Amino acid sequence: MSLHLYDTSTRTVREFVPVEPGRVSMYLCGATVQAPPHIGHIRSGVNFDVLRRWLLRQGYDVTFCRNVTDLDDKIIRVSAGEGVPWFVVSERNQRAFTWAYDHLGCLPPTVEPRAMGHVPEMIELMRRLIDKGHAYASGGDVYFDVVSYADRYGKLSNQKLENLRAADDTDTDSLKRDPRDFALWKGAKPGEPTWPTPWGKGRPGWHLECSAMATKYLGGTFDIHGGGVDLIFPHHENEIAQSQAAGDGFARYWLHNGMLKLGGEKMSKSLGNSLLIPDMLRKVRAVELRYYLVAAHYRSAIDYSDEALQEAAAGYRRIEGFVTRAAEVIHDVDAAAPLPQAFVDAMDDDLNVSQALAVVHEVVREGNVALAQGNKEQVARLLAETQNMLDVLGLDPRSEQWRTTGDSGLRDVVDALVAVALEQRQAARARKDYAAADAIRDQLAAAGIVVEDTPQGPRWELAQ
Ligand SMILES: Nc1ncnc2c1ncn2[C@@H]1O[C@H](COP(=O)(O)OP(=O)(O)OP(=O)(O)O)[C@@H](O)[C@H]1O
Ligand SMILES: [Zn+2]
Repeated sequence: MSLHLYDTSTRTVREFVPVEPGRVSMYLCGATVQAPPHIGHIRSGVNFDVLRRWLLRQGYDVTFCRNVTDLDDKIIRVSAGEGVPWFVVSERNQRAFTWAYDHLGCLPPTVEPRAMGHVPEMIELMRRLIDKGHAYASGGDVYFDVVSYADRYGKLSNQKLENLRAADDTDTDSLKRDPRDFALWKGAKPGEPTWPTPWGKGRPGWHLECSAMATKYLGGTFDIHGGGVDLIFPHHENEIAQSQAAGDGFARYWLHNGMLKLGGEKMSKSLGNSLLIPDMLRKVRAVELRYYLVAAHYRSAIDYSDEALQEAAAGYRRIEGFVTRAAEVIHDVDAAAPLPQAFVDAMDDDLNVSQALAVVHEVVREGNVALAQGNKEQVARLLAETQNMLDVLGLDPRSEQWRTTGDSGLRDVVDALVAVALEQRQAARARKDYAAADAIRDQLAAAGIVVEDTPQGPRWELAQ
């Protein structure tokens, strides 16, 4: 089987065939930066990162564009509340997003365009739509004429035009020919930042931004467009309408991640139920949070719970424990070793990561047996398989990411401290003060550190 992906626009799992052999172009609706990210945003980021890594593993040259919406109503509200310019708010929060994506092991995008740097491209797109009779200027706003595109509007979200309600994206509905028309451009309002256009000063509508940026960096027709399911309507429906009505092919596969919820409700900056990344990193390590966020199928909803997070962290530590122990006996890991077929099949089946992780755990189980039996050849093979599978998921504990970031930096510090404690234990034993030696071991255990004596000397790991 080759890679198959669930395409929202056809509502089927279909074979992935890129426009150009050997190359994949991907666009992901990124952050609207009115606030720092919660784990729902990062769930979206890490799941598309897994897709990207899977494509890279298959030898594709991947161009990945993830945008930033650096101005919208919410950012204007925050900037007015704080009495600072809009760009102070968006800059600050964009940095928080970048920090979080980086910290969770997302490969940096090929390009990360900001909407407000692309007004000329948006003007150009509006010009094409007006020329083709799919858009019109009215009282300083510019609207998309939904009726002019009636036979195709609603295809992505599987809705009929006659059942659609008014688009509530402006407070000037009287300027629209039809209440369902949506704003491409919003005329200037007092106190708001504006850019000049042939139809007057103003600022862009959100949907227009993504169409303009996606086609600028990926071309008129590109492979994959992603985002959360919350964006299918109206955002993605409107992106398709604008781009296809202007004559572009636009995205060929539409992928949507499920929502991360809290108590059954979408986690959302606007609802104020955000679990922010720095707070989460006080509960678990970044790699463990990533494991938690990728472990469920990307299309399923996750209802957050501390228990599930801790369970995921323990699951990851089981894998990490094997990799650490095996790496003590195997020093050269074959990065080109083939992946287990069951893992490949799971990933090709619409990125079934939960199934793929079941394969990882199975290989780790075999690996632990091989370690116990001292079967070095087997350990070498199983360690290579494990690390290569983890690499696809961005979870290899020995990768640059997890060796050099805070986690393993901390590991080095703990290493040194544990070494001091163990020397003292050794000294206590030497003077036959077994009570003192046991007390040191108990103190380490109370701190969550389990010490094991091995032929290579004492080794520690975090208790599971
Ligand atoms: N709770 C969530 N779970 C999963 N993905 C999410 C969640 N919230 C947002 N996303 C996705 O994260 C990306 C960035 O979202 P964006 O900044 O536009 O947030 P938003 O939808 O405005 O969120 P909020 O409601 O928190 O303001 C989008 O692809 C969006 O679909
Ligand atoms: Zn978008």
